[in-house]
Amino acid sequence: MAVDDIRYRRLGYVALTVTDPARSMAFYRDVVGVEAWQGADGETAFLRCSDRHHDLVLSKGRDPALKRIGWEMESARALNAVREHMTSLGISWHPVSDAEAEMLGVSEAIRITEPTTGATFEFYTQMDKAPAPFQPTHTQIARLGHIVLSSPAKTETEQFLTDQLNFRISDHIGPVVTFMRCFPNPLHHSFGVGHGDAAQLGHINFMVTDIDDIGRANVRMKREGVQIVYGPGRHPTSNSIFFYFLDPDGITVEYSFGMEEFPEFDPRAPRQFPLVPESFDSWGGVPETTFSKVGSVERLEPARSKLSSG
Ligand SMILES: CC(C)c1ccc(C(=O)O)c(O)c1O
Ligand SMILES: [Fe+2]
Repeated sequence: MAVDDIRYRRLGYVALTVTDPARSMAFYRDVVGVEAWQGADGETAFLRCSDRHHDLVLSKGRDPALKRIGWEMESARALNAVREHMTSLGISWHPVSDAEAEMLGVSEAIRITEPTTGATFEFYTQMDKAPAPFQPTHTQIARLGHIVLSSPAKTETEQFLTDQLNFRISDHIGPVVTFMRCFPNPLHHSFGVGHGDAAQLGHINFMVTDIDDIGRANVRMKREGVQIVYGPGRHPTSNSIFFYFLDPDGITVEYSFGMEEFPEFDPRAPRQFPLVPESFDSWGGVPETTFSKVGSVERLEPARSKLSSG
């Protein structure tokens, strides 16, 4: 099998560490507009904005952090291609235990440490369906859209994701940010990588289906005393209208409306945008200093990083 056999269905889910799961659960439910419930272990909170088991998982920790990123693969063959390719590179992978996979509602899951950021990437073939369709409340959230990390070795992160994990580059802004899609998922980006002194969480994104969701969020966040850190504005890269705010731990969350989609065959070439504020916001806005400042990248325990034969 080759790298081309590593094919994705979508960004599956993001697991975050938060300092007060009950507070975050209430925030994501009431202010962001996702469904939230507590896991059977009484410690994990699950959030969903789709018809799948979950889109976000929150666990308690001392500091806010990115715990892992889950990627839903197109098939068992695609998952096998990850396993085989990582093994050929000498990169450790390990299966998620049956008990944890059951708790997460995923089948055939494996994890690696992405070598350039230390972030945990999980790959799985399927996630259980939720017992009922997602019922949006005040905001028509369509899906978990993307995650952006900063990397101290941005070029290497880009290379690892494209050359070894079959992501495709959609656009760059100067040398500082690159947007990538998990091929052949059509969304302009499911993953972004920015240049940083250390690996860090930049933001998580929810895609909304109505421009009014952005306008209403602007009013709601102000009313609720939520810190707005960028926007509303328009990203010329994906052509989306954006709005960023902070969750109770200071993690940056984005709503965006609209996004370019790519065909699998004959996509346009990646573009290089100049490093000017208008490449981030064509309406001329600039972010607050608190934008993308919170969220370390949690590493898997050392004991879990042994090469596994599956
Ligand atoms: C300001 C950040 C890094 C950014 C820039 C552009 C897009 C986009 O094109 O959609 C984003 O989603 C971003 O988060
Ligand atoms: Fe974004």
